[in-house]
Amino acid sequence: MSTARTPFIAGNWKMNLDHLQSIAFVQKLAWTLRDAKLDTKAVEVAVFPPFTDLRSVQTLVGSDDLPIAFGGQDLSRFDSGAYTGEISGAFLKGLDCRYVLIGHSERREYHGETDADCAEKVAAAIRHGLIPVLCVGETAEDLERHGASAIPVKQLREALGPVQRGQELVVAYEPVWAIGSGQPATPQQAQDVAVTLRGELAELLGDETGAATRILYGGSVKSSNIASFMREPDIDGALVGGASLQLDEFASIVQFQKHVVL
Ligand SMILES: O=C(CO)COP(=O)(O)O
Repeated sequence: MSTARTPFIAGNWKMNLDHLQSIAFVQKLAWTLRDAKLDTKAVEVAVFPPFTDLRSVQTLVGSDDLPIAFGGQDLSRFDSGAYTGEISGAFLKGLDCRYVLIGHSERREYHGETDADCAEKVAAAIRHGLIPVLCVGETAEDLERHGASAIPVKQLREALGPVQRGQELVVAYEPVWAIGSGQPATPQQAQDVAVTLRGELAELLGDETGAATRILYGGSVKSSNIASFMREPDIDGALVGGASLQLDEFASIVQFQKHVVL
């Protein structure tokens, strides 16, 4: 198994923390991780704040050279023009975003995003030099009807149509039933889906890209369960919602290596 994938711990803030709160949070996070002597080469940390926070986060991270990446929670499939309320990937790139979330289940549920929309957004992200973090996952009903992997695999296949082999991307497996429910998937369930998704990536984009792509687990991740997910060979990190808003909890998740009992 490839060990070249740098673990990636990302906080999806969803619609929480305004621009002032974002500055305080990111500053304190950086201090906490520095005091804990986090090896920033051994784990990549990222936050996904609301759009209105990004300029503040960029200024702070840039001026203090903090080892924290950031990205948008969504982007427009268009580049510019008469699309009221939309945010171009060009604007995100201009604010030094490295990543962008695409196809989060809340976008799919509340904004009717389809796999075809996700494919267009993946293409837009790549056009603007952003690394897509494609979110896939099944509902409880899907799980009962089709098992755990069928829907995530379909979502992956349909959204990755425009992607060329060698493209850097991140896939986040987030079972909808595990998001915000306090009921995470078991590490084995998450590993089973992750290995299936990796197989699909290898088929779609070649073995090398399949082996290099980081696959995250998301859904009720906490400091008390992160180590059990990170122990799985095909899970390379976590996309954290609620727990990413609590500084000590998120800092502890980032330091998952300290929890690992071998
Ligand atoms: O949706 C999520 C991250 O994108 C997961 O949310 P929770 O960690 O709150 O379950």
